[in-house]
Amino acid sequence: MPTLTPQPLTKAAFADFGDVVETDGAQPIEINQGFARRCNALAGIDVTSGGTAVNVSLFEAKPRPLPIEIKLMERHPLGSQLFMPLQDRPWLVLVCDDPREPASYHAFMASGRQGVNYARNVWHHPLLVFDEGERFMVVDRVSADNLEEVWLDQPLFLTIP
Ligand SMILES: NC(=O)N[C@@H](O)C(=O)O
Ligand code: NI
Repeated sequence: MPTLTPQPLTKAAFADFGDVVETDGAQPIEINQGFARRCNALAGIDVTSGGTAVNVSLFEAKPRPLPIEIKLMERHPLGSQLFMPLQDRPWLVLVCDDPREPASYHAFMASGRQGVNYARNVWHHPLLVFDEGERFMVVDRVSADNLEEVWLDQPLFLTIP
């Protein structure tokens, strides 16, 4: 049974697939007369080619049955897709270079303070969470023709350490 084991999510390990959206390593600037701080430019949003609009949405996800079977990978050829958790709970990120090449997969354990921004055309698994009702802010592209899927002949399995 081909299995994948998640590694901790880091900017360096995820660099080929997009951005890790986190404040670690960011330089906050003081705003609002000192009553807030902001960290800028945490992700490169690439969704407006062809003149379409940015789509800001909220996802509410539920966990998959264990062991997590990976039967499908997808990508969005027209734009990036950003997921930011709205609760401080770990979640899973799975990307690959080629869905049909198990050796090309990379599984990551993201903390509840880490989001990811999948770069345009990066193969990834749809949102994977551990608990019922987990909510995410999602920034992607308003367009119907922005999904490519590959269904695997043999499933892979994500093992949770
Ligand atoms: N279907 C949808 O909007 N979400 C997927 O693209 C995903 O990556 O979760
Ligand atoms: Ni997606």
